Amino acid sequence: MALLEVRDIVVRFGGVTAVGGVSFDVNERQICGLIGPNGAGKTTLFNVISGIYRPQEGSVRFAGTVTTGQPRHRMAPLGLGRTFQNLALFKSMTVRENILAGAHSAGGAGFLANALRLPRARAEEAAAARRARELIHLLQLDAVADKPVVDLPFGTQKRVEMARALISQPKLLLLDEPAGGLNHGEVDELAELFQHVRRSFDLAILLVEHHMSLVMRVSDKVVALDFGKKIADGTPDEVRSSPEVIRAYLGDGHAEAVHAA
Ligand SMILES: Nc1ncnc2c1ncn2[C@@H]1O[C@H](COP(=O)(O)OP(=O)(O)OP(=O)(O)O)[C@@H](O)[C@H]1O
Repeated sequence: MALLEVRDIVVRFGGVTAVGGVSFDVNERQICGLIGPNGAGKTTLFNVISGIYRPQEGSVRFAGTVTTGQPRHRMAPLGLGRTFQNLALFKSMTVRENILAGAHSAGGAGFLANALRLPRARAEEAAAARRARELIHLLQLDAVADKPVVDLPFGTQKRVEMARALISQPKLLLLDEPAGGLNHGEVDELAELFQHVRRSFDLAILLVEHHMSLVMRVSDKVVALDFGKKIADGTPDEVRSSPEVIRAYLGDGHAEAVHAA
């Protein structure tokens, strides 16, 4: 059984079919890239998987549980972590405080136990503080750990967001355009970081990304969308050489040229 099973997802906005019946799987410890030209339906599908949109048709099953239709706050406890395209950090809070905020959204002790500082809540807090320290170290944030996020470069803020998603110990990390706004050096660092994070946490990663060379470099498998349909699903090499993918990105003439070659 795959870790994530996306089945026949359909999402319509009025007369626009943003996603028109897409299915694919992500296995445990797999890095899967979701690509496609502008308007292909990537963000819409990502929002279905992370529980923000409820599809008109189809289902998402994560670790054996159907997640479509479940409230969004149930996703982190199930083992789904995510980051956002435009960052969703508390800017005036420090790096450490932001990372710890991710632990609170997944905490099991509950509001009352936390408010009364019952032993279970205190143990959870201590464990979260320890995990935050480990993540700060792993994501090379030691030097800025107690600085407000607002003062940090964009690339560093992205690492903070990843740490915040990781503190809830997800089985699948959903990354929305992690390379957006990063320079060349930062993209190279990100590629290494993905491998490192996968190894250290034994998790799977699904990334929506425009940066093609990053996707092809880090992914075990790639799913390509165009006009809301899946046009390819395979290894980076298979997807890169798919005539449908070449046509979607470059137009008909190129696809025929590649096909003839
Ligand atoms: N909230 C919405 N209301 C109406 N139409 C929408 C909405 N969100 C997306 N769409 C439409 O659905 C289609 C798919 O959009 P989506 O943003 O999912 O594509 P994308 O592949 O993520 O594109 P991009 O790479 O530009 O972010 C597009 O035609 C878009 O205009």
